Amino acid sequence: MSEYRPSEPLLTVEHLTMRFGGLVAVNDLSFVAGKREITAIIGPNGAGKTTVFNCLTGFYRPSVGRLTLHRDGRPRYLERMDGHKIAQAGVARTFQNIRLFSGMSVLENLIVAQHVRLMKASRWTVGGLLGLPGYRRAEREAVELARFWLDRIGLTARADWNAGSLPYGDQRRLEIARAMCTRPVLLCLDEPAAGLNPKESAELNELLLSIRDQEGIGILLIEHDMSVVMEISDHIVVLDYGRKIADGTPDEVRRDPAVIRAYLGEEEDEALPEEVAADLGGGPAGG
Ligand SMILES: Nc1ncnc2c1ncn2[C@@H]1O[C@H](COP(=O)(O)OP(=O)(O)OP(=O)(O)O)[C@@H](O)[C@H]1O
Repeated sequence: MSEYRPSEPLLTVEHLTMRFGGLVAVNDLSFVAGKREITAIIGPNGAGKTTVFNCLTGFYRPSVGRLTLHRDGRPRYLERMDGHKIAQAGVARTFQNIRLFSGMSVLENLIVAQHVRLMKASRWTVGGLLGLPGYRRAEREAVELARFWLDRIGLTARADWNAGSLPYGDQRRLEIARAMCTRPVLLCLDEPAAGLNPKESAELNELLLSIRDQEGIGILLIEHDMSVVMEISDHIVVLDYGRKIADGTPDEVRRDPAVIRAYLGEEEDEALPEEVAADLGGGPAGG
């Protein structure tokens, strides 16, 4: 199997294995995700995609493997850190199910995301909160960053709305903005297009491409919507039963017989779901 090598590595996953009792959810997975690239992790249900995210973000401690974030010319070994340290190292994530503070305003959601930076500026004292000039500056910067992201996601006019009352597509974009307010170098998105209509899905694609191009960070994407994956990914890693079965560009992956088999099953006459067929090119000779 050929392996994709980005020009500027941001995350190196080596021999990642996660066992739950007798079940091996992720089995000896290695790949490299690049800076300024969108790397998609795809695969059928239960392939192990979310488990990879959970290992990367400290929800699970991997049974085996090394997860290296390359930042400022220095390796950071994520498998040794807890979730808090991983977030500080620059990894942010969103979840399959939206997890906004629904009773808080849109703007407040973006400011709360920056609480660690704010508390640092207060030097963790109430005196700091009340008086230190450094804290006031940090507070101003937090509001500025929140306003910047509100504008990027087109929600400035709804800054005072309760997050829970926003339309679904806006909530999805707000989650991404909230993750960006933590100033990550690696943004992990778990099915960001789930439940979106075609217009919202196109807006999401634009937002993710603009984050890649303008913020210069790396994006790791789990997504079932193949139109999103094939349109915006620079690099795709395909899992099946916890193992990597393909690792390449969208063009390489859509023609890969092992990928087509994983989606199609072994039965030749089994129907490929329409959207998958369209995006995988309809079969080994398609494209
Ligand atoms: N905490 C856990 N305890 C036991 N088994 C788990 C746990 N988390 C995941 N699994 C199992 O690991 C396997 C991989 O699950 P995972 O959620 O990572 O797959 P996925 O590719 O993200 O699936 P989907 O596309 O349906 O979200 C599944 O068999 C799942 O049941």
